[in-house]
Formats: sequence, structure tokens, C-alpha cells
Amino acid sequence: MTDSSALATGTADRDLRTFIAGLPKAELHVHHVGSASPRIVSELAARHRDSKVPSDPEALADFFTFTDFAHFIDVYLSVVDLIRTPEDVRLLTYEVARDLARQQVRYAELTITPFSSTRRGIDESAFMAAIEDARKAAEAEFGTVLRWCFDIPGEAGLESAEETARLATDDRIRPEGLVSFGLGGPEIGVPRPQFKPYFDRAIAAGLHSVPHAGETTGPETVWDALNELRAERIGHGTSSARDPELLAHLAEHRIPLEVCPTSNIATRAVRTLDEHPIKEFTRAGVLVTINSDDPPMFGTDLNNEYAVAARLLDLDERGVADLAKNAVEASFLDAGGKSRIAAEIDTYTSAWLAS
Ligand SMILES: Nc1ncnc2c1ncn2[C@@H]1O[C@H](CCC(=O)c2cccc(C(=O)O)c2)[C@@H](O)[C@H]1O
Ligand SMILES: [Zn+2]
Repeated sequence: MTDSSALATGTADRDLRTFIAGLPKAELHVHHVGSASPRIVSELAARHRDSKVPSDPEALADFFTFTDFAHFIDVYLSVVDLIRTPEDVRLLTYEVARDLARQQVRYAELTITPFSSTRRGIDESAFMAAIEDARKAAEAEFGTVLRWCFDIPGEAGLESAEETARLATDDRIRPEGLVSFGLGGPEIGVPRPQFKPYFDRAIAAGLHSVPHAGETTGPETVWDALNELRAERIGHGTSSARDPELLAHLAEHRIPLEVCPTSNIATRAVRTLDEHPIKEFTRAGVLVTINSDDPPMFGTDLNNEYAVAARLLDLDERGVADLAKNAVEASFLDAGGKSRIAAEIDTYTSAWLAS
């Protein structure tokens, strides 16, 4: 490559990043606690000084370097331990919405693990009031619409599944913003089929099924998520690439994958970005959505994930806009909400290309 073409590539990359920064977007796979920015973590660590989480941003970057998936969960739980009062919950939720709004995220489905908070002694009604209060304030002040996915922390066992299903299906408790039911945490040693009765209850109560699957185990876990948990979207689904029949099934039934490229490297689920199977997904016709998972913990944000995807898939502005529209289509917004954001994406893209 000559110097001038290297310069041109650099300019093109900067332009694409600017395009992405202003592009209206939907985020479908992002964890509540995993979205705590260094600023939020510092504020919470200052409130609860006995925590082992460092408050200094440099030390925090070190603390957020993971040796494997189990280490990641360990660190994750130490941040969970910083959230001790309903006011902590409200602060976290409101500030996460502010960070999303800054990235032009118009709609986000935030994965919340209520079991982790209720078992640490936060009153369940106060917890629900805190997230709902933050949701309404965020929509009014930032224009970002938030919805909730309550997930079972699988490793915490069936007690956590029972508690999550109860909180998600009891009409006196479940929050208005709740749209889906998930399953997270480690997959190894935590078979998905055992959670079928809890997903059946959640689905009967009108919730969508969105388990994590195939992040750290093989394609058989994705099949289990589809067949046993009636998954409508798959969190990660990375190992689906190893099973052509599964890819064909996902494509034919339009089951979207919630792809989080940087997360997969940070947790060591995938060795390098260049080995990420995203291209195999699109080649097989699978509906790919781009998401950030636990952005500050992985040193990323949604805009950066779109830039990474654009590089891996060799996309221009129109290609990136199509990815953003995939997320809108795969969301649990109503038809009117979907067409409003899709139209905003089209208007923004046309204006950008005409300028
Ligand atoms: N990439 C990810 N892939 C999978 N999950 C991810 C990812 N990122 C974030 N999570 C979150 O981690 C939680 C894990 C919590 C957990 O395992 C646990 C175990 C035992 C006790 C307790 C407790 O609270 O007492 C919690 C999940 O529920 C999920 O929301
Ligand atoms: Zn996740």
C-alpha cells in the first residue's frame, strides 16, 4: 500500500466512524451492571468504600482485563456488589441511558439480573420503582426508549430461575418496561434445557425469549435454546458457525443473532477479531445485529462495535445503515416504533451521502 492510499484509508475510516457516531441506532444486547462506566463505578465505589473494585480509571482498566470467561464473571460480580441500594440502581440505570443517548441510541433493551439485587437485600418493589423511574426520566430527558430483559444467572441455579420467573410474571411486581426473558452467565456445566419450565412461564406471560447460547459452548447449546427455550433471538450464538444446518435454520426462520465482537475477544470466547465468525453468519443469510454486551468492561461502546463490524464485513455507509436497520427489525418495538427509527436511519444516511 502506498503512503497516499494509507492516508486515504485512514480518512475513510475516520469518515465512517463519524457517520456511525451520528447514526440513529438500536441496542439489543447490553447488560445493566456491565454498562457501568468508569465514572459510574467510581461514584459507586466512593459510596461503598469497602469494595475491592478500584475507583481510579487506570487501575480499573487493569481490573477489567480478563484471563478467561470465569475470571470475567468473577470481576462482573464484584461490580454487582457495588449496587446496594435502590438509589444505586436508579443512578446506574439513568447514567447508562445517558451514555446510550450520547451514541444516538434511540432504543435499547437492557438486560437486568434482578436476582442479583434482591438476593443482596434490595427490596423488590423499590428495585422495580428505581428502574422504572430512571426509564421514564431517560425517555423524557434524552429521548432514548428503554425496555428490560430480565435474565436468569444460570450458574446461580434453579433458585435464581424461580425468583427471576416470579419477578417477571407476577402482575403486582413486574415492571411496565419488561419485554423479554433471558439466561446469562457461564454455559459450561449449566445445561439450557433445565430452564424450560421458567421460560414456558415467561412466554405464557407475554415475554419474548432471548437466552445467551453458543457463546462459550458449541452449537448444540444454540439448538437447545431454540428447541427447549423457544428462543426468538440468540445472545451471541458465536459457535453456530460450526454447524451449517444450524446457520440454515437461523436464516430460514429469521432468528437474529446478537453479535458482540469485542466482548467475544475480551472474554476469550474467540481468539482474535479476524477469526470472528460474523462473516460466515452474513454469508449464510442470518440476520446479524451488532451489540456491545458490557461496553466499559471490554473497553468499547456500540459505535466502536459498528466500526469493528464494518471492517470485518467490509461495509460502506449503506452497509452499516443496513446493519443498524437489522437491529430495529429484530427489536421488540411495535411496528410504528420500528418504522420511525428505520425512517430516521434512511433520512440520516441519504443526507450524509448527499453531502
Ligand atoms: N457476555 C456475557 N455472557 C453471559 N453473561 C453475561 C455476560 N455479560 C454479562 N453477563 C451477566 O453475568 C451474569 C452472571 C451472574 C452469575 O453468573 C451469578 C452466579 C452466581 C451468583 C450470582 C449472584 O448474583 O449472586 C450471579 C448474568 O446473569 C448476565 O447478566
Ligand atoms: Zn451478554
